[in-house]
Amino acid sequence: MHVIIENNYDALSRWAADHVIRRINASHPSADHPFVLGLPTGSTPEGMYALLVKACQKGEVSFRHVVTFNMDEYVGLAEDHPQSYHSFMFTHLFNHIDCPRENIHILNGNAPDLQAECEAYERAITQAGGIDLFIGGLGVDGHIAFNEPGSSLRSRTRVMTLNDDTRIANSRFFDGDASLTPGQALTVGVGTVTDAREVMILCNGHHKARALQAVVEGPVTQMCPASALQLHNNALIVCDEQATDELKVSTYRYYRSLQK
Ligand SMILES: N[C@@H]1[C@@H](O)[C@H](O)[C@@H](COP(=O)(O)O)O[C@@H]1O
Repeated sequence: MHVIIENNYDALSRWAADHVIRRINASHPSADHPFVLGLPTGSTPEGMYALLVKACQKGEVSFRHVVTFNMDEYVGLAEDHPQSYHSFMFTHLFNHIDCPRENIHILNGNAPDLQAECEAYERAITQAGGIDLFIGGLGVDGHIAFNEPGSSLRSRTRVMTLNDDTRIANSRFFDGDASLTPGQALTVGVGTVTDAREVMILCNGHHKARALQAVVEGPVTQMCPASALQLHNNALIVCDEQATDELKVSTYRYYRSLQK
């Protein structure tokens, strides 16, 4: 696992956006061989998305031959609800870039058969040739996508019941009321994420410091689903200084020295 420590949120967002642009451009995507990108929601990736929009508008990168798969979506929330992950993705990214609508995949949390929806999603990822770069955020409890602590590290796309930590954390988008926050979501599994050829997790702020410490220095355990990245051979965490507050000084210094 590689850890990139940037000074602040803006620098973290810049690093992440540049990395995505580098990867897309280096793969010379075409209609026959598109670049397959896994995408997160949450406040963490907003800065990166804003920079990707700018880069696309300046012609520095194109998403014409990029196929996307989003990580997760609430169950039972209308697609056009302002807090649905569909709305988030179109508002922050898809409305402003040249990615064709048919290349965009987001789980349907209103599907009549949720299980079938999840199985079809896994098949679609396989048919696309697997994911080249899966970008994710990190929950305060170490979750990745909506894989709560206790999720099998081999889990696949499925329905997940959200725990109190997550509902409380996400209640900031639902009038501060955890009871208004949807209790279930569809999510790619930990195994779906770690099957990607590369995984990049973004993490900022002091409130994520304990989760980051557990992911980087703790054991591989289902109680911290993102710790599964320790077993991935091409995993990258991009964080800011504040998120490193709980890392050992030696860990911090080691990763900082690698950046020099
Ligand atoms: N399902 C999402 C995750 O994919 C995201 O990583 C996490 C962190 O969100 P934020 O970036 O807002 O801290 O929140 C939600 O639970």
